[in-house]
Amino acid sequence: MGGGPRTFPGGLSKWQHKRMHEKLARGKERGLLRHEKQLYLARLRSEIRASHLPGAPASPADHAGPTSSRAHIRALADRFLRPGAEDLWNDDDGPLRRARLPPHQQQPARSLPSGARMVDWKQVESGEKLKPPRGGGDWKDWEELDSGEPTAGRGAGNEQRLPAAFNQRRGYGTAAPWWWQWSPGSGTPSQRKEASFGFFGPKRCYSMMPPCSPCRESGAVLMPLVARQLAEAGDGRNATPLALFYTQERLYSVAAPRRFGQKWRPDSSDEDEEVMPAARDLRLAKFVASREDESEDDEPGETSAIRRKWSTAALRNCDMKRDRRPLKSYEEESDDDITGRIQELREEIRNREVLGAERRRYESRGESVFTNKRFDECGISPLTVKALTDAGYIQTTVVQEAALPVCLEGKDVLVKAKTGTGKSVAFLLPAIESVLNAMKSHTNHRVSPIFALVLCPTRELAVQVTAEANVLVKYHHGVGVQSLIGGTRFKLDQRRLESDPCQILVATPGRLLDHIENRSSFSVRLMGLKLLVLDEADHLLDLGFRKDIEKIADSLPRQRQTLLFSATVPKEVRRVSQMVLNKDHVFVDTVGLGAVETPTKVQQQYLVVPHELHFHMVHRLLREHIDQEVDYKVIVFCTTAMVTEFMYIMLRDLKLNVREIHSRKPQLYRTRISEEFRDSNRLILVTSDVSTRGVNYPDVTLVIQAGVPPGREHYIHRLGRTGREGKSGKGILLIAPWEEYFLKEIHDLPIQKAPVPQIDQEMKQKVDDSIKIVDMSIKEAAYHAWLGYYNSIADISRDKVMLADLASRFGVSIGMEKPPTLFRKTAFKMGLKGVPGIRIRK
Ligand SMILES: Nc1ncnc2c1ncn2[C@@H]1O[C@H](COP(=O)(O)OP(=O)(O)OP(=O)(O)O)[C@@H](O)[C@H]1O
Repeated sequence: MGGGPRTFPGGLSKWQHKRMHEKLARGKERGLLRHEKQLYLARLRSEIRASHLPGAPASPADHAGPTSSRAHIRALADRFLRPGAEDLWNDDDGPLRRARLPPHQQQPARSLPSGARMVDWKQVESGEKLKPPRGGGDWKDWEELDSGEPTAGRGAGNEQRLPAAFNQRRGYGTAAPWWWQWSPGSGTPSQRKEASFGFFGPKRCYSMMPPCSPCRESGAVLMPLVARQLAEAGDGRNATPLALFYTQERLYSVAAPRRFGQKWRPDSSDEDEEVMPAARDLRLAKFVASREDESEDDEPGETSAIRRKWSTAALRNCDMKRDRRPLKSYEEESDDDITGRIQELREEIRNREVLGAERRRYESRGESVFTNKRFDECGISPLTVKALTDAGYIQTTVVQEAALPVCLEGKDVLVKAKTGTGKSVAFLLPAIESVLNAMKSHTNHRVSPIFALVLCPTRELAVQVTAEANVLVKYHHGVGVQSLIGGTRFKLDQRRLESDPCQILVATPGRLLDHIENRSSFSVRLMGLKLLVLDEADHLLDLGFRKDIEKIADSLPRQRQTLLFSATVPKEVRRVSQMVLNKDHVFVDTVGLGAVETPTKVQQQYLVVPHELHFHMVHRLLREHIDQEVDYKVIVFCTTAMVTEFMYIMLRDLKLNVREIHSRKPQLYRTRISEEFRDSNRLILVTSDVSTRGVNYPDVTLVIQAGVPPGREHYIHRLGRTGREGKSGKGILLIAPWEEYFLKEIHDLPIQKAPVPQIDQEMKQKVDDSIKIVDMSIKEAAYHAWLGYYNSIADISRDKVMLADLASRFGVSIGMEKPPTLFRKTAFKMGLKGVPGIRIRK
């Protein structure tokens, strides 16, 4: 594929060279991890020593602050001990062994953190050697424990027993770690004390968060509608996780966090599922964590020996590892209470009817994205309101009305709202408010901390959000907004960050990580962070970005507010959103129950055309649209960057006013074209997935998607480039007969089959001629990219012979008599070696 030299320094082949670099990168990462583990242990030791010094602080609160050693230990512990962190461990850490718990601790009378046991403080204070636990138990396996002085309850005659850990081999005693009482949330001291065996790791610490009731959380702002109906439906206990709120003309739901002791089910993105937890469990059982897991969450100190593993690795008794959570399959779900389930399903149907009636009433009002609420009624700074007014923003949109109150309260929020409804302003306003609040208390810094961080999946989106934020902070002197995106010079970024004010940073994950990993002064600035926003959150939490986001989240203070925004929130994303959101987060859904996720004023059609005619058909559709719309503005989405390039050259040759943006173009070019397209009419933009999400080009009249998108979410976001701010628009999906399988994924959207327009012979000939002039190297690259794209789609790649045949036909359609060759290794990696129709490079 692609260009580039075939041999590399040292006579290495491309693949050897690549492997060598991968190996080096792995080695570097291992080194970093080793270093961090050592640091963790060292920190732990010094903390223990410090706690034994005279005049040691009496309570953990004395060490508060994001850069304190305790915060550091906590962060490190989080990183290494979190469920799923097994990936961070390597062979050097020693074999994993399942803990053999001493029998007397298998059911502790009082909840203890794992690895801890009751210690008699008198025994510890007298310096007496600790005896192995009564009832047996193996010290070797059970490297335990000892002591530190409890911050509360120590003193003469006090018999209180505290959880402790002792490292026999090293001969020092630790324990009752200072954060045994530490709580990131609020709660009464007694609650904390009871529930806070926060022994390394957020899970336990979070589990002591105080209960919060939906009514108390949000009821003051909005009027609960369904909560009452559900309560009437009979099961008050199950009815709490969701309240549907109805204000004046708007209908949206706010899923309040679970009540205490009631586990939030991350897999439930559907509103209906929130309404009927039991029914939801029935349908989505495969995502629900095991029962042991639940009990562990709800009973913070209980040892769940079944899944916990210990190792003899460097962290000794601290390096607790966990198995991956076994996922329950649908079949495993117990069916012993069929009658109860039927009853619950009946209730669900009844509730749906009620909600359906509300929805019809709401929709009958006609869909406007704007509400009657003005920004000056939202409790934001008057200077921000002034800037909003200058920009022409007077009334809030639906998502702004719904999300602002909750975000301004300081809660973690997950927001779902349709494309083009003003989500950027909805998260930028809370960001600005939190910066203003933070600046009041941070006046003496030479370089101000970064108080708000907005993460965007693409560079274009980051640039756009930065521009929007700059408009909003216009009157806040001293508040600076900067962007950090790939494709620019690292050193320049660094200089700009140091010289210009930057309290709000808008970044793409890759470049941000570069700065975090390479500039310690930058990481220090992030330690003051108050608010983190993930725009297009579902995409950022997707597999491609997840590791980066995890690393970024690890380097941010835990005491922060996190906001997630997207037009699509698949179930899987709700599950992994826990990675960054706290447990008591609020889910604001302005799309509504059972409503379509696409803008209602966008007409959606699909055309089924043989693949050979796709380029001709795109040309035909564009010509037709240009004839109909004087001020046309069209986006054509292609499957890959190289196919985009091919399409662009062909359309340009056909004398259409066309521009291209894709990942193969330099960043400056991308930014320039993006700005040009934003400000112009009578222009066609041919683009790949880099423009799928978030980018706001006003007044786009038509979106054509040529070829099947990678998934439902992509379809919705691409379509969302038209019909913004409640305007009308049109979307056409162009697929080949063998791509019709995709229609199943969007069957609930209002998309209709359109009759296939005729392509006359003269027009066909013109297109064929334009195809001929495209350079052969671009055609070859387009063929390779096409093959790679469809090979990554499971529905198509299953039948490799068919895929190779389709690829050959695609090759013919772009003017290649014979398909180009593939490198042997590439073919092997793609599973195409030996497949008829695939030619291998000799
Ligand atoms: N309150 C408002 N009044 C008028 N215009 C607004 C208001 N809020 C946002 N807009 C405008 O609406 C348009 C769409 O906003 P934005 O790009 O934030 O949408 P979005 O919901 O983030 O879309 P996407 O899901 O595609 O990212 C922008 O042009 C923005 O300037």
